Amino acid sequence: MTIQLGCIADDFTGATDLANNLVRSGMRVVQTIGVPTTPLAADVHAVVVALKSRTIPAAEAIAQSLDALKWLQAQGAQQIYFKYCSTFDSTPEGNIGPVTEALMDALHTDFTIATPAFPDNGRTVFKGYLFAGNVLLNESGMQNHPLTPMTDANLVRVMQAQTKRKVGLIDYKTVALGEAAIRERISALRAEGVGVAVVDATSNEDLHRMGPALKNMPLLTAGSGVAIGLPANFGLKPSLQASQLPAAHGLQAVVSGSCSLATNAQVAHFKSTGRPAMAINPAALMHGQSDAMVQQVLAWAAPLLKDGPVLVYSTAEPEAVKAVQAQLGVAEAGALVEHALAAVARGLVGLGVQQLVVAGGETSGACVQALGIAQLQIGPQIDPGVPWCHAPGDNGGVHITLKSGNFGTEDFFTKAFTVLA
Ligand SMILES: Nc1ncnc2c1ncn2[C@@H]1O[C@H](COP(=O)(O)OP(=O)(O)O)[C@@H](O)[C@H]1O
Ligand SMILES: O=C(O)[C@@H](O)C(=O)COP(=O)(O)O
Repeated sequence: MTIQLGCIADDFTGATDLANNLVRSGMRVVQTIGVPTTPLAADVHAVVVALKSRTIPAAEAIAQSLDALKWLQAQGAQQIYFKYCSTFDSTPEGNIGPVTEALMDALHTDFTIATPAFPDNGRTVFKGYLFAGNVLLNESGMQNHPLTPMTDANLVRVMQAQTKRKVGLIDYKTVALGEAAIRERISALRAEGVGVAVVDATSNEDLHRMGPALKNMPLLTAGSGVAIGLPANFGLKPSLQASQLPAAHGLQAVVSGSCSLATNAQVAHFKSTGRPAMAINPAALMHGQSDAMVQQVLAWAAPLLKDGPVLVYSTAEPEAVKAVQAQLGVAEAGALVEHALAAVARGLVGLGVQQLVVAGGETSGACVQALGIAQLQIGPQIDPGVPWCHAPGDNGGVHITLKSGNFGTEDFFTKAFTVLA
């Protein structure tokens, strides 16, 4: 079986976000966790390979992305889509720039676009500047991200710092004129030696105008927004009919390791409903105490689960995160918390949880890996960018949703379960 679109996502929440937009735009999609070792068995238009490569060393991110590319090419992918965060999450070393360059080299292409625009979630790009809601990226809370603090909203500048290729801009005036003008601008930029063009988009209409101009471009790099304009290039029509997931069974839980503004509000909202919630303090995980802490959390949760969802969270305000990082180091703090939350997720599933909400991209990566999930079927959308998914397994498998840090309404942690009911 051959696919049309081959996608490489740099984290797991981002992968479900992209798969969700492709499904809603008319594609049959499967999401794999990591690079599969066997050929694709499903009859789908697109595959999203989910990597956990956003914050690892650039050389490793490149190696994993090239592996994914090779597998996608072997499945016949006609176009490659490198999906990163709508807030352009990256470390000073990358990995967006280095992975883009490596994919361009491997695909023998001298030009690609870069745009994290996702208007349905308030991410817009104007004159090359990224806005999250009504404010610039660096005023949105993303300047305090535990792993990828974003302190500059100018994407041409951010991308240029990560790549040797020349970075240019296709601005809103050109995008407003549509396909012919965008193609003309691409030719002009190519002639100037530009290899990567940031593209403005402030609305879904912009993304739909962009779509036809991207037909046959070997590599696209973007958030999930660009996806809505692509299926038409393959003769497919939008369908808001999400794929039907099997009926949900089992107990319900939420595991949250995101420290974003939105997740902090979602944790506060869940607690305000009076439902059971337990905080994990990273300091309590140090000196080999993690296993004991996980056991304590599971013993707390076990008798409560029959009465409805419980929440286990490390979510904290920026000052608390900074204090922990000062004590442990940034990467170590992240890894320690991810490891503990992943063990909690595995333990909760062992206690009978079959409807699981996970908040945070890195956190989701750790939890999905700990649960041994290899493939996800994409189901109904809970909020823009966040679908329910299903992983097959014993007793009907697990329904799981991977919530990007900044996505979802304040009541997401309770609302999500009503979508499955
Ligand atoms: N209280 C905390 N102190 C320090 N780091 C934390 C804390 N809680 C979570 N983290 C770490 O912060 C990172 C959050 O990233 P992620 O899960 O991707 O969330 P988001 O989707 O908001 O980016 C993870 O590595 C997580 O382990
Ligand atoms: O594009 C997006 O914003 C998301 O799909 C995404 O990648 C979010 O990452 P996290 O905030 O780390 O969950």
